Amino acid sequence: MTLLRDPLLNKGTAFTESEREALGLRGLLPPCVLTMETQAQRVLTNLRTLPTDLEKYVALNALHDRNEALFFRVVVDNIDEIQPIIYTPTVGLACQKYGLIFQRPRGMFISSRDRGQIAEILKNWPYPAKLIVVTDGERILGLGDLGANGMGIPVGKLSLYSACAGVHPELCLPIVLDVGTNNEELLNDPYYLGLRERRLTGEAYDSFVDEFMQAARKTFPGVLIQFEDFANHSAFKLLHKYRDEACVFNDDIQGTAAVALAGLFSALRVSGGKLRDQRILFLGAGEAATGIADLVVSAMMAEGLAEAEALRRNWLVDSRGLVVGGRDGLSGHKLRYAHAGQAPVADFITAINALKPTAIIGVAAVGGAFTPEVLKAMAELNEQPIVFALSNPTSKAECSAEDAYRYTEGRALFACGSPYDPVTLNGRTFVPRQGNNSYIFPGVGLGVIASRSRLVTDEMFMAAAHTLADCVGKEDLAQGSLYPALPRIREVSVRIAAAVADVAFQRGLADGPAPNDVKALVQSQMYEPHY
Ligand SMILES: NC(=O)C1=CN([C@@H]2O[C@H](COP(=O)(O)OP(=O)(O)OC[C@H]3O[C@@H](n4cnc5c(N)ncnc54)[C@H](OP(=O)(O)O)[C@@H]3O)[C@@H](O)[C@H]2O)C=CC1
Ligand SMILES: CC(=O)C(=O)O
Ligand SMILES: [Mg+2]
Repeated sequence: MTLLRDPLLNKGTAFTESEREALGLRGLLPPCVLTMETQAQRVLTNLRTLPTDLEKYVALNALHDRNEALFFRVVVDNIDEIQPIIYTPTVGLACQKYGLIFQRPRGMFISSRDRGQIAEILKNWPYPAKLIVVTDGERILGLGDLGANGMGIPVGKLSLYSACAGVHPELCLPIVLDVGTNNEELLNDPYYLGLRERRLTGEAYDSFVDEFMQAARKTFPGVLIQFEDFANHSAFKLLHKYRDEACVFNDDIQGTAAVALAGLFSALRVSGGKLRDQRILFLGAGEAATGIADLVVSAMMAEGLAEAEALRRNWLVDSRGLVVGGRDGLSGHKLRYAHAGQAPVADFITAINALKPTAIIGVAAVGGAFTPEVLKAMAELNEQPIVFALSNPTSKAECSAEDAYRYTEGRALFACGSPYDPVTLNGRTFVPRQGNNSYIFPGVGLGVIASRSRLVTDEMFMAAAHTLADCVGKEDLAQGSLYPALPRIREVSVRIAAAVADVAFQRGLADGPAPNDVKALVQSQMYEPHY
């Protein structure tokens, strides 16, 4: 019975006659033995009868809790259909409703009441974690502070690690640092499962996170820690504090940067331009925007621009207008892009007209901000305007795929953070793909784990960006796709992982000498969901 209740070992109706005999399962299962393929088909049949995506999310979660191999079989074989349910956009709604739909806990909840005992508590985790995705729930997608409900995000990210890059589920540990929430609605929600208190701040917050970091690294030596969906006032600070001493990265800053840069490389293959000649205007000036801009600047410099010239090709608009030199109260992460000699500009469309960008990148979580007027202005300025609407979930997207193509007469080179269906316009069908860090972090994590790298570096994200771009074929570009098809993701992740591991070996960050075949090393560590 224990076996049937352990999701890592359970095969349900697929236990064979001899297994049933040997393991004391006779009588505990209906007599017919099913294949995994039939089980997977049954799961899909049931799933497709469910009326809402949230119900599908709950059903898939229940499967995950029941039979991990079958869950991942279904995800891997139907990634186009399932990813939007276990990841953005549905995971956003699932986080908002986390208390309501809660059935069984997954991952670890470390709350500020556990201060002084975090190392002790982490020992309760029964598996040898090599990969932690941790959030404090303060900026869940573009949905703001969801407190402990943010757990859906580390869970979803780690499911993609296993499905898209074959990181073994046993090595994956989702964690929420519950430091309270300032979300009144949650504080008053009878089903909210986190601490009912306001967020810890200042030194109390810093020392709590530090205790967690030390405890995690001691309990799981060499563990890779991914910071996810922290608010930017914490995200930049934590990344800078730990990146040179621990194996950490921030997905929203660095992972997003790599996927966006890869998308720009693809777009430029279509338009024929060079990155160094682009003028990029970001809507948003936070983690995603400055992360992308920093990597773009490095890539422009690799094409021969001086740093000052490269910086000046990247402009940010935040909630107070264009980021320009001399503006009061700019946070540290914006300063590189606070260019001198530009008069203040209050809104995005005026910034477009003033700066004449070749690309606009939306990462401000302001749904619909790329209005028809914005899109038409970009189409006036450019033969093939680059339009990336990267905010998540779909309700926060700067524009829909349909609007991006319609208001640019089908000339936009478009990518979106959450998925959109193909769009047919004047007889031509466009297949937009997701500019989402989900193309990057699985491969990066696999490469870091396979090489046992001590650190995660920006060079690795640059390598990941180039590798992802190299995976895009002419047939993708011909239909407007700036990324490879999702069903190819495991092959893409292997290539990214090998590129990342190469950097680790070349830079002396890996534990041990480089093998003859890095790709084979990576592949040898991949989890395949089967019995
Ligand atoms: N596709 C992908 O892979 C990823 C997408 N994202 C998405 O990007 C969005 C932002 O994430 P992130 O950068 O981490 O968040 P941050 O909070 O760090 O940044 C948000 C930025 O948006 C700006 N902003 C807010 N309102 C407006 C407005 N009305 N006009 C102009 N700018 C505004 C903020 O301005 P101010 O600085 O003045 O507060 C801030 O600079 C989210 O929706 C997230 O889901 C994030 C990571 C990856
Ligand atoms: C994709 C992602 O990491 C985000 O929207 O925060
Ligand atoms: Mg994120």
